[in-house]
Amino acid sequence: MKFFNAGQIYAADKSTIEKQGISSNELMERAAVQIFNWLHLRMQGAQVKIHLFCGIGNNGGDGMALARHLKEHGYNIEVNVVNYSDKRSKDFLINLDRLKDLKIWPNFLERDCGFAEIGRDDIIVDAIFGIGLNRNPDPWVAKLIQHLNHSGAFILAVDVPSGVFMDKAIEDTNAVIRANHVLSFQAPKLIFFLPETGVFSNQWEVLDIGLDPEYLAATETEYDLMGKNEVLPMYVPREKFSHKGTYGHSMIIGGSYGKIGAVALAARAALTVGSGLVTAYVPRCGYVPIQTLLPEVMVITDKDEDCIKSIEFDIRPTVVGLGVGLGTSPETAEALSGFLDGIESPLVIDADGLNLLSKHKELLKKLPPKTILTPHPKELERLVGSWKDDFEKLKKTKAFSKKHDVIIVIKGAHSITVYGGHGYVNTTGNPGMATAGSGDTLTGIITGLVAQGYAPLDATIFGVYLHGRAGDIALEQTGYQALTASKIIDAIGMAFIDLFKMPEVPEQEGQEES
Ligand SMILES: NC(=O)C1=CN([C@@H]2O[C@H](COP(=O)(O)OP(=O)(O)OC[C@H]3O[C@@H](n4cnc5c(N)ncnc54)[C@H](O)[C@@H]3O)[C@@H](O)[C@H]2O)[C@H](O)CC1
Ligand SMILES: [K+]
Repeated sequence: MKFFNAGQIYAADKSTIEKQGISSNELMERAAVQIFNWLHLRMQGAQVKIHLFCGIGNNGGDGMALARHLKEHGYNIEVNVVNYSDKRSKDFLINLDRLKDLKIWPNFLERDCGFAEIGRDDIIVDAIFGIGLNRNPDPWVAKLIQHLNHSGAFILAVDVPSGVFMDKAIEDTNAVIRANHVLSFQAPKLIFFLPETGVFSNQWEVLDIGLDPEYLAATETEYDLMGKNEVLPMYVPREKFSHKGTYGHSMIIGGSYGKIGAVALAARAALTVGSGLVTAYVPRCGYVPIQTLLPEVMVITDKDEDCIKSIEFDIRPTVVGLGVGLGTSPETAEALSGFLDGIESPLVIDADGLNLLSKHKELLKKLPPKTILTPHPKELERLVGSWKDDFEKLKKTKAFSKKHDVIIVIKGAHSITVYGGHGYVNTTGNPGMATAGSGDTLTGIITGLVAQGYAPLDATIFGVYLHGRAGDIALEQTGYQALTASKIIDAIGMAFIDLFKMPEVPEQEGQEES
């Protein structure tokens, strides 16, 4: 699914109005009817007090039109116009006027006015600002927003929570609605998925308002949301007449005294995701544990007992996953530098492998094209420098990706894979996955997919999805706290099977069981 920016949404509106021969007010009516239907289905006429807060632009216009439908169906409503500017939009005015026919007289809220009490059991509809917000709300509007946030009432936001910008960071977090639920038109917004802005949209849902499908299909976006439908075409089926050589040879290089488990996890994940062969390259202290833990995995050892000091072997792996549990000693850095001089295979780098790149930036020049880097936020900061907000983080990561021709996974609640100017936002995963070894597992998954012939970008996007999905499946048995990296690996098989499961169709009313 695509993430459209505000300019693209306005262009889609225009194209819809032209092609479908409707007025902008008719489009607003569609939006309002969709919200009304959503509410009506859930409330079934309940007389809970609904306080609508409407700005003076088109977001406010949606709120006004919604108020009309609610009133017509007998709901208990109160309409407030948040009069923050005298530049009222045409469609807002049309819908304000239409309220008069139903004898609805809104309260006009201005600077210095007081705000009425709102009960904890009431409902607030937030239609103050939509995607048109272009500067900080006035202090009195911020005060109103605080009043609404502190009321304890359920807040339903129209399109976006008022106060979030579509393309830049929030400056004053007190001037943003904390929405319990957001009903967003046509497509989700990127801001729902970024850590700093996502917290204002507890839950979100998309309402289809029938924007011009041709425009939406033809428009290129900077970001995409990667769900099952998007990753499924990347899946590479197993062939009948294949053998283990068909599915490549993954090599996991890493480990140091006390951190051999990281290699074991990555190697087992590579194997479980379908890599034909897996070899672990570890210091000597890793030989017995890996051989004992993983009979399917071959082991090559470094000359050193405790950490990797030279990376030399005489096999030709299809792909190398490097860095888990590796350590960052100068000797290991030297070994990495020598290894990169002769590298012939694609590369996935994680953990201390990334820290070594940050410490010795000259190594970045030696990376093969499309090397995959999987940093957590601290590792990313060491690589690309610090950022002041999520938008700058994305900008810096894109610039780094372009400069070094690398694929970067920004790990987080919604991991984002960045390649060049494009970002792919993941939909799977859960907070239980913030646990030791979860990252090592991801490294193994991506490495194992590259081994099987997935192109590096596909392997990364698909691997991030599969890792999260395996975590979600494992969660059903373990709960958040007891979810461990090993359980994620155990669920990889189910995550593959889940790719081909049809969504469950809800039983129709009156449908008989056969
Ligand atoms: N395709 C769709 O998704 C449709 C969405 N609709 C709704 O329209 C809004 C966007 O409406 P717009 O009038 O462009 O902007 P807003 O209502 O968000 O903003 C109001 C207005 O106020 C000005 N402004 C911006 N920031 C400030 C500020 N801090 N203080 C004062 N004034 C400010 C700005 O110039 C804006 O014009 C979208 O979110 C949907 O809710 C359509 O109804 C149907 C199609
Ligand atoms: K809003």
